Formats: sequence, structure tokens, C-alpha cells
Amino acid sequence: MSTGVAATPAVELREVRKSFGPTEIIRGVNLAIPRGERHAIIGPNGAGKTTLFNLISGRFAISSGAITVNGRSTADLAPQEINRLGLSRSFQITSIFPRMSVFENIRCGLLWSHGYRYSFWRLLGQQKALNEAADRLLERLKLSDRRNVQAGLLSYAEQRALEIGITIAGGAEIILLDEPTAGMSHSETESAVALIRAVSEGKTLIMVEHDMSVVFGLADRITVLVYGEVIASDAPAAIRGNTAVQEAYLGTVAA
Ligand SMILES: Nc1ncnc2c1ncn2[C@@H]1O[C@H](COP(=O)(O)OP(=O)(O)OP(=O)(O)O)[C@@H](O)[C@H]1O
Repeated sequence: MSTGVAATPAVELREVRKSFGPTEIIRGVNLAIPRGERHAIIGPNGAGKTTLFNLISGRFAISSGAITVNGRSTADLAPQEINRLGLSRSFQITSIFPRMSVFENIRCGLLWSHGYRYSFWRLLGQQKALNEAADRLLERLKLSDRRNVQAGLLSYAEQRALEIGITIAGGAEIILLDEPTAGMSHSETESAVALIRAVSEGKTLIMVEHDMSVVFGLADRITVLVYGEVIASDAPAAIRGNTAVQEAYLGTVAA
């Protein structure tokens, strides 16, 4: 078997830098995330985690360095073009349509991800397949019984689950989740972790998360970002035992 394709990281950053005006926020990040890995990016407030997501997903252009997705440089690619390389991203702030039903939100997610690429879903005869796919996804999200409810009337945790559904609707191989359990209760967080584990099975997951129980429960590898620099990138046990990480971050949060 050729190892060429398997060895290509899902996402790779080489010497990535980003400045806003005179301030350098991302300061020479090197990171290779293999396919199939669940990877968490942690670090203090303002370390640059969300900025890193914005660079990977193409929302911001890098100031220098290189980013590849599935081996392809993303320089000069718009976010939707990077999305077409198989990378899908959720946002810290919920991005659902509150006045549409839960079902319609998921249908839209499916339409956006497939519709503009090929007109498969647009054909009238395919509406049934589209609806069935939406219902299957709602089942995975455990939102079937909320199918016809206006999305804005869901609980906060349900809205975040719906948002994850919209993020994965297109079948992306690389999923970026920005603080997926922020603002959730303990039991809501447990359900969210189970959902994230299920939907990321066999895929590459990159998440920014402040809840250390989520991070250490889900991640195969953890990268610690401090002031725009990677101070460690390792397996959870090694991160927990890393003195520099303890001093810079974990000492201040419950790990
Ligand atoms: N568009 C922008 N213009 C100017 N400065 C920005 C911009 N986006 C982020 N920053 C700055 O970059 C720094 C890093 O912000 P970022 O949101 O990436 O940190 P973070 O690690 O995600 O923080 P948190 O954990 O609080 O979400 C902050 O000082 C922020 O003010």
C-alpha cells in the first residue's frame, strides 16, 4: 500500500504568521494534523486560537508562511473554496436561522454543501432524497422530535447541536469546531461530547475548547498556544505532565 496519501496531513501549517496592523498575533506556528486525528487547540484568552481557525478556514489571509488542506495550498482560496477541499467550520456564535424550522436549517446545510457544486439536490426528483438525508442527520443529532420547531426556540445546547449538524451536513472530512460546549451545563456538555465523538468518527476534528474535561476526554493530541506561539503539541498525558504548559496555562484552569 502506498503511504503517500495517508501521510499527507489533513491540515498543515508551516511558519504561519498573522499580524493585525503592527501587532503580530500568530507568531510562526508549525503544526501538522494527520487525517483521522481529534485535535484540540487550547491556551489562554487572546492567545490567537480563533485567529488560527480564521486562517485555516480562509476567513483571514495569512501574513506569511503556508497552510495546506489535504496537501493543497490554501493561499488565495476563498473560504467556500477551502470548504470544497473538505473542510467545514462552525462558529463561536451560533449561525442558525432562528425563524426556520430545525428541519429546514438542516436541509439548507445540505443544499449549500451540495447544491452549488452539482445540481443533484435541485432536481425535483431528488427532493425526497434530500428530505431523507435531512431526517437521517436529525436522528444522529438526536433532534428528530424537534424537527418542526423554530430553531430559535430550541434550548441553547440544542442550537449548538443543530449548528454542528449544519457544519457536518456536507460530509466534510475535516471539521473545525470553535468552543462547541461553551455556555453549557455539565450534562449538556456530556451530551455534546458524545455527539462530537460520534460525528467525528473516522474524520479529522480540530477544536478550540476551554473546557478541559472536553479536551482531555476527546482529543488524541493537544496543541497549546500561548501569545501566538505553540509551546507544546502532544498526547493528552504528555500535555498534562508538561511543566511549561502547567505554568503557562493548565495551572490556571481545572485539568
Ligand atoms: N480582526 C482583528 N483585528 C485586530 N485584532 C484582532 C482581530 N481578531 C483578533 N484580534 C486580536 O488577536 C488576539 C487573539 O484573538 P483570538 O480571538 O484569536 O484569541 P483566542 O485565543 O481565540 O481568545 P479566546 O480564548 O478569548 O477566544 C486578541 O488580542 C484579539 O484582540
